[in-house]
Amino acid sequence: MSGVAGAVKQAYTAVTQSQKIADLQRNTVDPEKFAKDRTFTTDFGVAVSNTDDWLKAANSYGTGPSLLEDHIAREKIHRFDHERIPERVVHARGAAAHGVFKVYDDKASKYTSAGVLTDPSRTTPVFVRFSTVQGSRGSADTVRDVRGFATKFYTEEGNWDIVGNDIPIFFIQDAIKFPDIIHAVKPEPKNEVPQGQSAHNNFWDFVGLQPEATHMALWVMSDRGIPRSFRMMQGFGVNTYTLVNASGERFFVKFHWIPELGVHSLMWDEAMKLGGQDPDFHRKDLEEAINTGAYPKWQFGIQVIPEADEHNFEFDILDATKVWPEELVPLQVIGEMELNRTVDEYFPETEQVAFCTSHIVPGIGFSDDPLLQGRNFSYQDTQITRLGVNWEELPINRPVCPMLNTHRDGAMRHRIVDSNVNYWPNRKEHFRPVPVAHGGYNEHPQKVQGVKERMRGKKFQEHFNQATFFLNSLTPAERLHLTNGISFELSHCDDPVVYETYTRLLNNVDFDFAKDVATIVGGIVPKTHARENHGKSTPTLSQTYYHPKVPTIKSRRIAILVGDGFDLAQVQALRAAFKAGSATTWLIGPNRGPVYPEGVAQGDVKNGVLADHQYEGQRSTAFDAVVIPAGMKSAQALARNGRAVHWVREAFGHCKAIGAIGEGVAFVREAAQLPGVEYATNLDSHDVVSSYGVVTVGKVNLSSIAADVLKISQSDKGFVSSFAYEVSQHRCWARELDGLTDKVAY
Ligand code: HEM
Repeated sequence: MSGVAGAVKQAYTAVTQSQKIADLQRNTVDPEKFAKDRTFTTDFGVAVSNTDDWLKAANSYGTGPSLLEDHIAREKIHRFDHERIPERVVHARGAAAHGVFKVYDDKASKYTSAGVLTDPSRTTPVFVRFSTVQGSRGSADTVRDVRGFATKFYTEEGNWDIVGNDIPIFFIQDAIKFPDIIHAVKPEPKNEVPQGQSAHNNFWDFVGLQPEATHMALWVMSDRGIPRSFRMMQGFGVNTYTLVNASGERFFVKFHWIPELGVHSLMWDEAMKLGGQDPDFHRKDLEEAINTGAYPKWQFGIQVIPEADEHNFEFDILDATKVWPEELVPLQVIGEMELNRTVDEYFPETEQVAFCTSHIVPGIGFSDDPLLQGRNFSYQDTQITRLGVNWEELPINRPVCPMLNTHRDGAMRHRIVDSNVNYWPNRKEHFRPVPVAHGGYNEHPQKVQGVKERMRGKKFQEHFNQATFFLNSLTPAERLHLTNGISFELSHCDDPVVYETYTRLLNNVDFDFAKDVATIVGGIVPKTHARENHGKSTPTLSQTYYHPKVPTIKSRRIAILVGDGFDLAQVQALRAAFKAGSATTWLIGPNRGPVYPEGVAQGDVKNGVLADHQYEGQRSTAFDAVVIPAGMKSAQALARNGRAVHWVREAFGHCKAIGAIGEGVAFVREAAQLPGVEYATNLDSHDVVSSYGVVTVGKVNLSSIAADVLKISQSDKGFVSSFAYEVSQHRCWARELDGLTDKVAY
């Protein structure tokens, strides 16, 4: 077979990896393998000879009217005209990846009969989409917002979706308020301002008048609202679901994802700058990590409450504005997920994926959580506007298990069912409902009684206890960030009614906190307590609780800042050492091109080293840490360059680890002038000085560098080990708490 027909036959590439990837390959075209001649065709398969020039009635000058009869041009333009579909009404901007999920053992069979949660021999394919909520598809990644964390498990019993967020609670208790909170947070209707953020009158107006949103508003204004990476976020199912075991016993459950790398955030100044410097920061980070083999990983945990204990808590366990404190309901870690494959094409996978809270499998069920009940309607409904009624048939959405029923027709139906019956019962017994004993979904029998009325439960009326609990649980640095985050946003509200109302409301959370915020934003500074702070706290709500037990620099981006005349042997040793710790290194020089080490003449391109980026093109914001190696000329060149000096000051302001060796130390000390820092001063000494996350040394022993990285620790005195330890800590908050970052211009 040859030509176009042959090419079509060869269009489907080999099946690889998980069952879902194999399933997607059925629709994947790899042009490399498509055909020897890679024939360009129309949508209906006819070879095209010219895709550049519209058919014209040409005169002797080669111009003339374009002819409508050109079916090839018409098809090209007409397909282009219809490329856009509606973006998601919320969570429009996102990035996604494929991966796998496994449970460690069958421990959860006490609670559920779901194979995906109890069968350790299974590897379940997953597709995860991370997103921001407020902004449009084209908005920036690093804005302050909730992050979506939606997981589709392609299980043997059908698709199960956990459509969660990076924050364990939500703004509202009842789904009927969802259009209000989203209208309030989205750009204002008059001028469509602002994009990608909640710093405006309407959002703060709404949350000031809707006290149930207080707890969530604090979470979003905390570091949780500006994650360093999707890979460094917790994930939560948020709503209360149920599990049912093989004996028919029912439990309430909350789902958790805990990231292997810990929970880390950007600093607000950094997030804002990245919004302009690299609006795709998070999606590129996800791709880079997977492409370099640093596969993002999360543990999966459940909190479980037996059905009989539903009413034994001071809060209502069906209220999505409340956490279940782990001291009361311990978290049980039962499995893990790894993301190991980027998408092949954004639109058919990331854009067309459609999650639904109503996608559950036997052994998992819903609760009467009034937010969840509304969500179960909303997702299915909205996919029809976005993707059409046959959206479940799209390759990324279809299950990997057999799927068969009497649903028919509708726009864009792909399936052809070879059966003359499309109803049940039918004489051929096609499409038989399956008894529960054989795997049919079982609606757990639940006694229901009550009065039909619009109401909220009594415990749903209490809104501040857990907001105070959250505030009390933050470390001093986290609390400072929260105060600054909320103050930034209220400062963007220019209607005094809005920021006065909100600062008054904050007095219900904590008197001192309300005073701090009100003073900064010009709100109502309270004189007396509205409520006493109950003083309760928990370590589990602070991000620091999730620091990896063994310090790691895996996937951290380390910049090596150089000018001409740097010490090449040292840079090579550092790069090898950081690579051994699974970090990536980036040489930042005056230009992206050759930079000349000590002893190599300017212009000796052959012996120059290619810099990955230049000072101006990639700022410190894109990296986790920076090292300045030895080399007299390099240090002098850096000191003369304002952008290079700013690089280090900015890294200091953002509390990042800074390392310097030999003459590099002099550059940091004299040019960057970091306040309050102590340095190694003796160029001939191997003694490492670690001060406020700035690690300096006069001399390093090259041969020890590689071994050094593998023992990242505070007690080890090697330069690489000490520096890697500071990187592993994510940031040096002491710098900020001791007021040093306030003293440096960045
Ligand atoms: C617990 C609170 C909620 C959480 C955790 C949550 C989470 C999410 C996530 C992660 C997405 C993005 C899914 C994706 O990546 O494609 C999403 C989209 C969406 N959510 Fe929610 N949501 C919540 C509440 C609600 C409520 C109460 C409603 C409506 C009553 C709602 C309606 C929607 C809609 C319409 C979309 C767009 C779906 C699409 O077009 O694919 N959400 N939500």
